[in-house]
Amino acid sequence: MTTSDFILETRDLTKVFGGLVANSSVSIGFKERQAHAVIGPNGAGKSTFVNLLTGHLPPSGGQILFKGANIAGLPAHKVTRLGIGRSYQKTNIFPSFTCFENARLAAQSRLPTSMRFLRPALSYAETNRKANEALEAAGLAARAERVAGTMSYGEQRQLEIAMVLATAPEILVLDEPLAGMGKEESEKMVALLRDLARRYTLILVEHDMDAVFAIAEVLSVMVNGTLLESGPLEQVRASKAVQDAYLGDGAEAY
Ligand SMILES: Nc1ncnc2c1ncn2[C@@H]1O[C@H](COP(=O)(O)OP(=O)(O)OP(=O)(O)O)[C@@H](O)[C@H]1O
Repeated sequence: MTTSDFILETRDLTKVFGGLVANSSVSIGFKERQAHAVIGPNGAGKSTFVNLLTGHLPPSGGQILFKGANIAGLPAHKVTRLGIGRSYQKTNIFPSFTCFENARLAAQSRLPTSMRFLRPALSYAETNRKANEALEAAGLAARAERVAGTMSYGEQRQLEIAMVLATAPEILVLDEPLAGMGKEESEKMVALLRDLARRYTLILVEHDMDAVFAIAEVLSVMVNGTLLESGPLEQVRASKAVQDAYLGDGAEAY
């Protein structure tokens, strides 16, 4: 497989915290408009990997190629503007603002500086449009004027997805989007993510294996900071190494 097959690719990506190697030479390719889940037990290095991909941590070594250009070490706000949006493990909304205001703030964060200050009228209309589109895509159009903090937990997590969408990303990096959700909320989020996977490149870190198998086409398995296996769902599921190291005694263990 050549580089051009991937919209995003890591090569020998490494992160060391003091004496601890949290990511060790991790090389994973992400294809355009494919849902790709990164799984592994607690402490495997998944969040570190996400933080490296999105510029929230500088790597200790290796490359991150976005459309062939190395973006390793770029700060998070620049990575966002390139079109790599992320959500967080914990809800990251402004609870006293409405859904629309939350989405509009997110949309503004992606505007180039010249748009923000030189053409306020245009940027205002543009950010409003993006905010409304994002709420619609995240299934929250009817909630636009609701104060975010008064919504259910599941809807707040949907809003967080809307806020990522409002930044007009090509790639969505979602860190445990189902964390803390009940069954019904999870089912709704899975349906939303399956829908988004048709239009975006989705990189998903998630512990809920039923959700992972329902959403992802490709799986990468991390254990102890290293990449154990990466490939189509069924291939990884059938892998002896993965079964022994991770899925072995039933994925529900994680
Ligand atoms: N900022 C940090 N400073 C020091 N060590 C860290 C830091 N962030 C993560 N680590 C360590 O790196 C290792 C990988 O952690 P990471 O959070 O990336 O794993 P994870 O797979 O996301 O785990 P979980 O599923 O529990 O979220 C762990 O041993 C963790 O303690």
